[in-house]
Amino acid sequence: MTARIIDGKVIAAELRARVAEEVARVKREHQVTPGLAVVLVGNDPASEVYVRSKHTQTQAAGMASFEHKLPADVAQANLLALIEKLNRDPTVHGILVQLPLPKSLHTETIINAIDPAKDVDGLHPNNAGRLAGGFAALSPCTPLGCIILTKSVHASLEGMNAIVIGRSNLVGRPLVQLLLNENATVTIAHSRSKDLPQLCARADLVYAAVGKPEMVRAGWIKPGATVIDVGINRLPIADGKTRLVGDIAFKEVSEVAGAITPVPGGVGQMTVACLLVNTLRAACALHGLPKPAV
Ligand SMILES: Nc1nc2c(c(=O)[nH]1)N[C@@H](CN(C=O)c1ccc(C(=O)N[C@@H](CCC(=O)O)C(=O)O)cc1)CN2
Repeated sequence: MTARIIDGKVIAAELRARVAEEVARVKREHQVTPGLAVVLVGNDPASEVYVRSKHTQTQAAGMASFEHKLPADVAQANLLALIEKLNRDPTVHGILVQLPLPKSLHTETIINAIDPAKDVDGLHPNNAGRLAGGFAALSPCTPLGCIILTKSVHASLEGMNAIVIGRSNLVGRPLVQLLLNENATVTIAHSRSKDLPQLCARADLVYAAVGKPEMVRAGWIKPGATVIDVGINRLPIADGKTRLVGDIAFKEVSEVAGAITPVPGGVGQMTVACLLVNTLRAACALHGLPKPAV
């Protein structure tokens, strides 16, 4: 079997186009321009690329984009003061602090300072708790993207056996909750799980989000399973250059799986598109408007 490739680039482009249509409608009918503020602390090269892409895609969708770049040695009090200012700014409907933060800053304190109604990353404990309780919440973007990609293959996930490898607050934990909301049966695994290959072999849906290059091998995969790779690992090649690989051994797993996401060009593409969705939803909720159609 050769797996169908789930094209994140195409699916993300379609989603961004639907967001742009809804943004235009909300501007026309309600004179509201959704606004996203992104805060970047320091100069991590990958984070700089992601923040630039957020800025470009936010503007392309017709939203207002506010970028705040702070030095790596910024005092925590100053960062908190900026967040407080953004919380009060009526033109800002979404606030995102790019992660990881420099070690000198306490990530939990920073995230907790964001108004939960503007927390388009879905990381504030109010949103994480609401998601875990099965209530409406702003949910983290990458897991949202994983669900959309999975549903491009399976209209319903009800009763399917899913395994999530990884338990981070950004991906693994919220993904488990989103899968439960879809009525999937979910196994949560992580770096210390025993018998990982056997656990995977039972799964119809495999999500790898551990940050270990090509860890998941063909022998772990049930034939025909849908495999979603969240890993973004940079492996050094010649001349100081790097190449991107996921957490799935793509070539060999493609021979067994029914459908698979590539890296790059899979889940990563969905992260920013889902951020636009969350910003639009937050703007509508903050203005008491009906939920947008996306
Ligand atoms: N506050 C947050 N910080 C981080 C998040 C997040 O959701 N919120 N996620 C990641 C980084 N990230 C967005 O912030 C992100 C990662 C990957 C991509 C992407 O488009 N990947 C491409 C490859 C790009 C490349 O060459 O590096 C792909 O997979 O096709 C977009 C956004 C950590 N921080």
